[in-house]
Amino acid sequence: MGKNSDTDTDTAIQSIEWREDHLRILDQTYLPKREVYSDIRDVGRVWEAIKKLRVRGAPAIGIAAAYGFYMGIKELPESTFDSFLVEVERVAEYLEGARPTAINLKWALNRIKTTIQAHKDKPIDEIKEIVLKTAKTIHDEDKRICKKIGENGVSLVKKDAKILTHCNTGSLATGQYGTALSVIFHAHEEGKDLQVWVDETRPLLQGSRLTAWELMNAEIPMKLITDSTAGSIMRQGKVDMVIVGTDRVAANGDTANKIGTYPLAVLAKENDVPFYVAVPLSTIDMELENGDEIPIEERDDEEITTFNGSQVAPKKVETYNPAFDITPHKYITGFITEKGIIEPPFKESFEKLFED
Ligand SMILES: CSC[C@H]1O[C@H](OP(=O)(O)O)[C@H](O)[C@@H]1O
Repeated sequence: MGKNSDTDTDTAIQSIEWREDHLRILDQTYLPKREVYSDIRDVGRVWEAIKKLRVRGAPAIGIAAAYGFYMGIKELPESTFDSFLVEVERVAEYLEGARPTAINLKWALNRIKTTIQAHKDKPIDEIKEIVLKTAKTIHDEDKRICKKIGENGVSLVKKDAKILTHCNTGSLATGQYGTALSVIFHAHEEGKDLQVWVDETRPLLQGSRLTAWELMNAEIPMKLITDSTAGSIMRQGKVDMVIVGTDRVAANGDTANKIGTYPLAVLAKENDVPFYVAVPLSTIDMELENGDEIPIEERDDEEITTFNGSQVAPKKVETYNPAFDITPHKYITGFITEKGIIEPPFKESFEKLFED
């Protein structure tokens, strides 16, 4: 195994850690050049870390928000439960506003609010500690879920597979291991002779900056490509499967993921390449019927008009910078979840999953 054995618990990268009374994050905006860790002690800095993608990736965003929720309520004065609840809702709404697309943010906050309601007869200080305990549970569960996603996905990976992936879906984007990258880490661990095509993933380059860093740490053979190269290597028969992550899946299987995923899915269909989405159940939003209902985050012009601080477009140029796109479920071969591989028809399969 390489420097970071990503399926070995004690050495896999931890982008988020709770340390006694504060959150320690690996600030991803400095990677790959520098590994910079920040200690965060207040909810405002959690909000900023999520907004600026210092912490990013749907599961990681949910975990950070859960700890941020605790930071936002832990100093609240003793009060009636109803007054406490008003403040709880304010903190939750504040955190939820950091980024709209990844459902894990809302999912984690709602899970904590449900827990608070379940303990409403307890003293406020006790409830606060239960909130921290819930955040830690969400974090620990995510590590186990991502490991299981990886284990479940290995069966889909042929022994000498060439896998294409987009954005970053590794330990950096989750509690540990990742989602799509967890499948790759586990397949490599099982001795499969992989080669990974890594989309650079403009404009924020999560692929070249983060996925390449994780795969090289794990010594998994890979080649970095521009996003616009993906189609031609599929046409040339150089891609055996595509595995991506997701930020939110609607009840019918329509999937929101990093911008550039939809064209990948269409190209995969055109070239008969299986297209899989690796997803924890926490990222499936059964309240949304289809992908058109998923809010798509739009981000600042500078992400497109500058590169490493240099102007790469005319000043004052108008931009359109959606951070995600929607892939209709008809382009998706299957979902790799902690409960196994989900094949079409997705709506029925998801309903059964959530019933069990
Ligand atoms: C395992 S979730 C990863 C998911 O999140 C990324 O978005 P962002 O970097 O903006 O947080 C991307 O959509 C990945 O597929």
